[in-house]
Amino acid sequence: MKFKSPPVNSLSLDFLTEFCISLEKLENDRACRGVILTSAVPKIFSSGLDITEMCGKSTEHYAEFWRAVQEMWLRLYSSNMVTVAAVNGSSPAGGCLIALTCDYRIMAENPKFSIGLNEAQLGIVAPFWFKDTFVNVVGHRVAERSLQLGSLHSAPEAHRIGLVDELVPEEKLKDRATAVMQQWLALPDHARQLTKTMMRKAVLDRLVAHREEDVQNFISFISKESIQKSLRMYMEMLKKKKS
Ligand SMILES: CCCCCCCC/C=C\CC(=O)SCCNC(=O)CCNC(=O)[C@H](O)C(C)(C)COP(=O)(O)OP(=O)(O)OC[C@H]1O[C@@H](n2cnc3c(N)ncnc32)[C@H](O)[C@@H]1OP(=O)(O)O
Repeated sequence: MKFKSPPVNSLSLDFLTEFCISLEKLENDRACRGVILTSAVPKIFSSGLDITEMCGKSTEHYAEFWRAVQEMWLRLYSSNMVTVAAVNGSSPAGGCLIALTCDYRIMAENPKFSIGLNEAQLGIVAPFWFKDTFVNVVGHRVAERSLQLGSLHSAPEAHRIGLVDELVPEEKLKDRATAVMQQWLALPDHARQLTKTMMRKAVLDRLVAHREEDVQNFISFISKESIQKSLRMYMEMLKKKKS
């Protein structure tokens, strides 16, 4: 599955809806046992949640948007398919979450590409299920430091802390992702799927049990004037960086 929403593959409501529909189609296709997620946009895997969806909108819009973010994560984290992220560009915040949610991450070894949960830098807080997913990949200590600092890690650093499983030259990313997929698909599906469920169930159940509460927390957090101000300033900073 190739993300193609220029300029930066930000995760808008439309993007998330289409992503979930595509994933569901693949999930229901008995001939499809695995999916490689990558980007068709040069140098960017995904720039994370679309900030414009979280600025100056109605409560109803925030609820619909957040449910779509939850749905994307629930479907991908619980997928029966083998999921491999071929990270061919920068991947902050929600983009990093997509990669973390996969079974295996391979990143192009370009030191200009960065990845991480940088929410703190925007003045916002990664929700508990972003944190849980991160902890399951890198461990508690690394996750705590990285989350508090809102760190964006260069590709080599991301590999060193275990945020990505391997680095490969950009031109070899597709071949390597295919080889990894073949390796994972060589195992019997039922054993691999049950093991995946066993490893992820507690974290999945936690969001399922608190889904509506999480939506309400998001709405009250994102609607605060101080948070709206931080997001507006961040967007302005992105635009200024250009000029
Ligand atoms: C109690 C519960 C509380 C819950 C709280 C909320 C939790 C929210 C969780 C996750 C949050 C997120 O995912 S927020 C998104 C975080 N993303 C970022 O910080 C990345 C920001 N973008 C960049 O750093 C760069 O754009 C880039 C490195 C991705 C690409 O750089 P490049 O130079 O190639 O491109 P530009 O910077 O010029 O960007 C082009 C264009 O796109 C706009 N843009 C970029 N990112 C976003 C985005 N995430 N959302 C919306 N729009 C984005 C950027 O402003 C430019 O627009 P213009 O062309 O109009 O200037």
